[in-house]
Amino acid sequence: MVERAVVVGAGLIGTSIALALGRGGVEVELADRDPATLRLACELGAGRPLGSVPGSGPADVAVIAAPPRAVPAVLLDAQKNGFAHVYTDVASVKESMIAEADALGCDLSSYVPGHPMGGSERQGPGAARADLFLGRSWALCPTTRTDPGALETVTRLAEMCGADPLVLDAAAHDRAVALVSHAPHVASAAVAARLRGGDDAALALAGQGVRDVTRIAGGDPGMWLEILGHNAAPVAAVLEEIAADLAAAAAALRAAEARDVTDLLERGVAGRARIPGKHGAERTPDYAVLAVVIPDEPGSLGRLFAAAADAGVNVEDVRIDHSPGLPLGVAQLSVAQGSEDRLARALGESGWSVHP
Ligand SMILES: NC(=O)c1ccc[n+]([C@@H]2O[C@H](COP(=O)([O-])OP(=O)(O)OC[C@H]3O[C@@H](n4cnc5c(N)ncnc54)[C@H](O)[C@@H]3O)[C@@H](O)[C@H]2O)c1
Ligand SMILES: O=C(O)C(=O)C[C@]1(C(=O)O)C=C[C@@H](O)C=C1
Repeated sequence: MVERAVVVGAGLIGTSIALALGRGGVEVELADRDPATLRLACELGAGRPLGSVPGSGPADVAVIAAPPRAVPAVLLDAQKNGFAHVYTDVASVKESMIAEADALGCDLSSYVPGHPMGGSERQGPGAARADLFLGRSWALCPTTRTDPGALETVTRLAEMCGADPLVLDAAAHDRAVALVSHAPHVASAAVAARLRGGDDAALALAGQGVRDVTRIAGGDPGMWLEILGHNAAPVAAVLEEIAADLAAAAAALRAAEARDVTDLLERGVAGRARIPGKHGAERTPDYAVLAVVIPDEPGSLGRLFAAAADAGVNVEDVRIDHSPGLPLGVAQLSVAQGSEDRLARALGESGWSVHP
């Protein structure tokens, strides 16, 4: 049902979708308003430039993966040019996208508004990965005018990316993501903003806790301003509740009544327990992860990769946890299941400290 796809906007999300579809045998054509971005996405194997094979006709589906402000006009242009039979977008807000698309005169019958709940604080095709959506929900918000066949096609597309499609109304979607994505982003930024004034000695003590809480604060402020502006009232409502909890906690501590914070901490534990799936799990269930201690000195990562290559094991992904000022860091190597024992043995024999 999805054999050919067009992706307009070859950034983080567009290229990740293209890579995932390509792995499933889909022929992907890409477009981006920035030629360098398009070239990089193509070089990464995400697809070929749109229009490079003349006369190929409309694709099964076109994915509009541009920033929210651009989505309605890009959708209209794509439909006018007949890029595909079915269209979807990935913007993080849905009600305003549908209203703007309608006002511009887009064909709503072939448009299935969508939002994959996988992403990253990074942008551009260089950060893209085929497994970005594995095990994540993918919201689909058909309108009363959406053709059921179009919904089926986009459902299939989400499944081919390894995601779980979830059909819901656009307003309900926007309220939900205010709670689980947009307000958390602002809260994370508020915590991270405090660090600007911290002295170097304080920041040298930064451990995994503050890294976890602030990772998403590294996202592009321009993109987030667009998202927040398109979902302002629902996000403001959640932020007001968070602010009230924080104000009450600060008042209790000022009054030397730390025990009064118990309720908030317990509600926090209960709230976190409601997040489905393995909390904090790596997004790479296909891979085994080996932790290797690396000295903080020039060339140590290069030597580690060379040792992995000598063992004949391809490193699929790497994450480095390192606190400035400490002489050691930890590299988390993701490798294909089944190759981790061989790699651990080989690295151990050449002197690396390996923690499976
Ligand atoms: N970043 C995330 O975690 C995340 C997750 C889910 C959904 N989204 C949504 O995905 C969309 C893309 O975000 P991203 O993180 O991939 O951003 P990105 O900046 O990595 O990619 C956006 C791409 O769109 C291109 N573009 C902009 N205007 C265009 C136009 N008029 N025509 C063609 N291309 C155009 C840009 O050049 C850029 O390459 C946004 O709507 C965002 O809300 C983001
Ligand atoms: O950075 C991540 O890990 C994300 O998944 C980002 C995240 C999210 O809040 O979940 C951010 C915005 C999107 O619209 C979807 C996903």
